[in-house]
Amino acid sequence: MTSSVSGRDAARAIDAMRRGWPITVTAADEPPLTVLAIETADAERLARFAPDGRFDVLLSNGRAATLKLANQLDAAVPDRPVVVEHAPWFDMALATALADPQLDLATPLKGPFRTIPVAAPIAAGAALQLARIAGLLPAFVIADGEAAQTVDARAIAAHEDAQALQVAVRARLPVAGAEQAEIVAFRSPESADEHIALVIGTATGEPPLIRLHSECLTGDVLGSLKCDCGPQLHAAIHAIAAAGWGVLLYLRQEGRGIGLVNKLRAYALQDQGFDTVDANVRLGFAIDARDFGVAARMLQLLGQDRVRLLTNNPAKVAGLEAAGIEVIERVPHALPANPHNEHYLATKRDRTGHQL
Ligand SMILES: Nc1nc2c(ncn2[C@@H]2O[C@H](COP(=O)(O)OP(=O)(O)OP(=O)(O)O)[C@@H](O)[C@H]2O)c(=O)[nH]1
Ligand SMILES: [Zn+2]
Repeated sequence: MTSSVSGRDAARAIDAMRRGWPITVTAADEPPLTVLAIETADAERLARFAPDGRFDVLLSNGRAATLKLANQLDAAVPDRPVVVEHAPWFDMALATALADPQLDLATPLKGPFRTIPVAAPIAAGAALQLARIAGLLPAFVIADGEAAQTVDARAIAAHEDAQALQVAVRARLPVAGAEQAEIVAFRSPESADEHIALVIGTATGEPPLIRLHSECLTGDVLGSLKCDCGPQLHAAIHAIAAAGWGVLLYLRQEGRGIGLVNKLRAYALQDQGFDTVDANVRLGFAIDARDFGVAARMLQLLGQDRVRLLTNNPAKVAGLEAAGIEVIERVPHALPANPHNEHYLATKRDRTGHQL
């Protein structure tokens, strides 16, 4: 057991992973797990990490299920990470094919593969979570190579701890649709994410109208028609201004928490015909990886714990309530569909419980 657990260890592990260096993940009562992220590995790094060529592959349960590899294991633990046991033909190309769904349809995998119970389930789950935070594919090679960084599973909770957020700066920021607005930036000493609040109008003493907007570079900046983010963002500013006062939270949760590159991988899968839900699962992620505790913390720092919430997503209401914010009213926030996002909006309604 490590004596102290710091979110900085998680930050170092994320950095190591992105550079293609192996990390060791520890958890109480489990053997240490040393892994190399497949996305940032190459044949040379793999040969250094597993000199005898022997390695297993760690996948999320969703990715393994997509590859029809999860059914060999205990169905009673559906979210358990899955280990694909080494076979003589394993090489970098095979590891990449297991990790990356992009070529699933073009080049179906040839087995046989054998899956084995994961020896360190908590550490394995932590490694997959670190990959998501790093914006990488959640898939690893497991071997006995030397690690650049050791991280305890508990360090991730410290890294992600919303309570560590503080106000960093406030400034006046007139925006189109709301000339009387103030921007407030939040930072935590652990994570690099800088969340933003736009406080619009003047506090009236009544519960503010709030919008939780998750970052969407494609929709917010480029005007993507694939989603409804851009129009929702601007409509929220107008609605809050019209209400007299309220707060727009701009949360750095690109792609529902899987990061920009992984979201674009999901888009590439959508080009192959998968919907937004199935694309996330094929990649090995949860359908929605966001934690709305961050938003609750920001509202608390702004002194607001009773709000009216602009959303169609019941998970946002539940997430705020679970973190101590009272949502006195859900205000629908639906905008007209276009031919490119019709199917996306229907999927949100039919598969993720959006009240549209
Ligand atoms: N992974 C993934 N993320 C997407 C996709 N399309 C949009 N997003 C992300 O989804 C998030 C947008 O969700 P929001 O508008 O905050 O909210 P919502 O959950 O749809 O709920 P509402 O409050 O009702 O709008 C942004 O982070 C987008 O980048 C997709 O196909 N895949
Ligand atoms: Zn979007």
